[in-house]
Amino acid sequence: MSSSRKKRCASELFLASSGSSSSTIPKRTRLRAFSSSDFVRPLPTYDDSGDCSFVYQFCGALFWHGERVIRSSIVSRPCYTHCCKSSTIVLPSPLTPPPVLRTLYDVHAFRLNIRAYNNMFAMTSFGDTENEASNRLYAFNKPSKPPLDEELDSYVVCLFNDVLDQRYGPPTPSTLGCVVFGDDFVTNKYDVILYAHSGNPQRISKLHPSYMALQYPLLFPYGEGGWSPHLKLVAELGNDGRKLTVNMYYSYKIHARDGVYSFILNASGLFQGDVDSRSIWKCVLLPPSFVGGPCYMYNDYQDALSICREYGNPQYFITFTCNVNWPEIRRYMIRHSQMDAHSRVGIISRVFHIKFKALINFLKEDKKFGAVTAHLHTIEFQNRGLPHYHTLLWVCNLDKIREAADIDKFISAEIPDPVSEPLLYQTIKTSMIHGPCGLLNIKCPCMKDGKCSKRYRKPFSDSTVIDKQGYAHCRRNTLARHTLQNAIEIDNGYIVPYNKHLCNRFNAHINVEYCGWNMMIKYLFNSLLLGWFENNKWDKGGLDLTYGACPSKYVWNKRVKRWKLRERITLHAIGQIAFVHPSDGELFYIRMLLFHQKVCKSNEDVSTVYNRLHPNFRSAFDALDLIGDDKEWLLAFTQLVLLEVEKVLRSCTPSKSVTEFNLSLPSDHVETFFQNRLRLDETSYDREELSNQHIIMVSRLNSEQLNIYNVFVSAINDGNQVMFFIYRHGGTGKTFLWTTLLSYFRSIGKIALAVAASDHSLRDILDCDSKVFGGMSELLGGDFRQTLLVSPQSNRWQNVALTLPKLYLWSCFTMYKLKYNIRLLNDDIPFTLDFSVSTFASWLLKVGYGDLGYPDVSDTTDAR
Ligand SMILES: Nc1ncnc2c1ncn2[C@@H]1O[C@H](COP(=O)(O)OP(=O)(O)OP(=O)(O)O)[C@@H](O)[C@H]1O
Repeated sequence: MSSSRKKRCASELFLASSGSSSSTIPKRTRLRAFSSSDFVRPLPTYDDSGDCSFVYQFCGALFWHGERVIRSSIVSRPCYTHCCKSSTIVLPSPLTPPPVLRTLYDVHAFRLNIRAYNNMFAMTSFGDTENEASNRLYAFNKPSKPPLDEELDSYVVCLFNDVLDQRYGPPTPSTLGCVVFGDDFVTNKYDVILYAHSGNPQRISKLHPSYMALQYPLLFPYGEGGWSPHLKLVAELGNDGRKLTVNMYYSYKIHARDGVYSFILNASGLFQGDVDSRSIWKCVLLPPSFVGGPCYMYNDYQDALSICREYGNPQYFITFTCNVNWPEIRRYMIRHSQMDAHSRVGIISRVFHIKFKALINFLKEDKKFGAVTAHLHTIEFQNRGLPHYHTLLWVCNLDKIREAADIDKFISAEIPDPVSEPLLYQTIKTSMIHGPCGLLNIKCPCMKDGKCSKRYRKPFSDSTVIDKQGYAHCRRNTLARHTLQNAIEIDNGYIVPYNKHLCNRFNAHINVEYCGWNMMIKYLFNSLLLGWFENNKWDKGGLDLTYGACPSKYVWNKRVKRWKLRERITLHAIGQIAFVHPSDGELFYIRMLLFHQKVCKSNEDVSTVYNRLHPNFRSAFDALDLIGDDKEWLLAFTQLVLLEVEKVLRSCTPSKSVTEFNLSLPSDHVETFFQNRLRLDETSYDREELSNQHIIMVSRLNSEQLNIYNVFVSAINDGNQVMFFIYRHGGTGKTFLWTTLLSYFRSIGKIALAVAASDHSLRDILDCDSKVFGGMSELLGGDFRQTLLVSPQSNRWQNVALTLPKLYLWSCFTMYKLKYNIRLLNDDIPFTLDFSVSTFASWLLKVGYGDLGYPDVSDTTDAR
């Protein structure tokens, strides 16, 4: 994942620092009851993020401490990068505002209608030049707008010519008093045509630095140049330097700086541009790096699925909405003489981002819902509205909710007591009351077809319950503790579920819902599954189907809650049972069993395997051999222990047996199971087959081979250690002789190995240092011409010293020689070739003996 993707990714997999992953804790020990002391902790106080008063050392931008880049900051010098990218962006300071305009910016009515005023003076148009004047005046002819101030007629707009290198000079006549419009706007070929006093229309780039000044004369009263594609980061000037992007340019501009008056930041509604998505007709494929685009969301969706695969279903769904009345925002507005927080969406977003990070940290560190193992979030902006964030929260198994009553420890849906919890009461009163809607306010936005789409007002309940669909319904008593200004009594039916600690800490709308998927699945099963059991009681046709396959023949009728026979049976209908993570225990096992068990009329039938009713679904699942576990090993260990005990008991006087203690003796198989595996392999040959093979091979041995065979076999049978070396060139039947001997010894149950092992290894393995090869008999063979060792960087004599006859063991071996090349006697070779074959064989031997060729005179060591 690239760093930019990391930064912008709204999803995050967080592993708890405690490292207590669910897979490491035995399931049984994970359950714990929530004690009241876990939650009756004093409510945390409001988390104030301070003021936007930190001055960035390079560009003077003001920022909040919570916005600092933690990795690059030190306490005395917090670092912040969103403004000038560590001084790599250097732009000229805004010019001193024209006094008349500056005064107007302080007038509330002007700021309220600033978009209309801007349109009046904008030098751009969408092409309706015929009605240009009336179109512009239209905004002020509405009754809601103030009439045009007569005095404004005397105001003169002066444009200064823009120069690309950011210097400002006096205007030239050709750039003044022009109307810019795209005459081809209805197509997506968007052109900007410039009509100058002095000449013909001229097409200019949409990226022309003057374009913004012409479009927004009230923001750029001097006609200052805006962003230009020629701008570069200061540290990277030159042809290859990195460009200063539009995003970087405006990020720099929208930061407040002490002593600098910025029209952009004070332009209220004009600062918030409108993008009508319907006007963007061009099909644009947004890359995954585009935050909020379909590819981006798909990536996040995949992330979410990965987290579910690892951690199971999430436990909480939290919605956190920005509160424009946060003290940080209010103080900022006062300090910067701003009236309406909604006109400073940048500030709202920045404060929200600080709060959002604080909330995540609070969830992780304070563990209000338990140890957080993972969370996934998205941040959304309502249409021109406040930012809000949705998160799915996973907590470790130990802290998961086990029953409906546990939910009360985390989620409330009642108005708090204003006396004992005054702060919380204030927050709930201002942020957590839904509507009111219904009969109290039928125009409430949530009302659809005369009903609240969010199903408020919620019914009262003495205790928290989980309904059949798996939704949690929080406890709501009948008390009404709050009265709205218009004398409407608000009772607990309108309270959005919340967590006391979060609301008190962040003073915002924080809706906390328990996902309750485990329970939901349980109820989901109940409704459909019980229907299936019922169906099997009276319809024998479904007995041969598993629950997973029943949709091929039946269809679930939601209204009557029964399975009904399909009118047309289809083999293509596939049953789907909600996914259950293996960590969900019994739910997982019943789900799996439902794909295997047939003839089920009850839960007991599901857990009956081979006519045995199992105490739980896991046990039944196990009995069906659907699970891979360590049971074979456990059984083997148990039996081995019994075997050892049996040995000890038998050696006692009087001899005893485990059977006398009501224990059954392990089978023979267990004993062999723990024997040396190699040994077991070497004694498991098919002796009969080997014996037959041996008889045939012995009968074919020639006299030389037979002689060696007899001497070797009798020496071994006499218990002597023998060491033979069978020497001769290839084709003389050495391998044939080995095979004959191996088949003989293996057929009589002895172990004979064809191995490469050194003297030292065998002495070690057999723990017999006094005898060569640890006392084992050896039968070696080969042809020295075939097995010549060559040591790199060594001379001829050094190589000769490495040969077998020079080794210290050589004297221990008795040498036998085979004379006849049996390969040449092969019947497949036509007799016409007999001569050339034997000539070739003797020529090869001469090569081997060195009887052919001449010594290399240039090599002093190659002397014969
Ligand atoms: N007594 C025998 N009866 C029939 N065929 C034999 C006999 N001895 C050897 N052969 C055959 O002769 C051929 C060569 O024998 P083998 O491979 O045993 O010789 P080798 O000395 O091991 O040769 P190399 O050193 O090249 O491996 C093989 O096809 C083998 O089956």
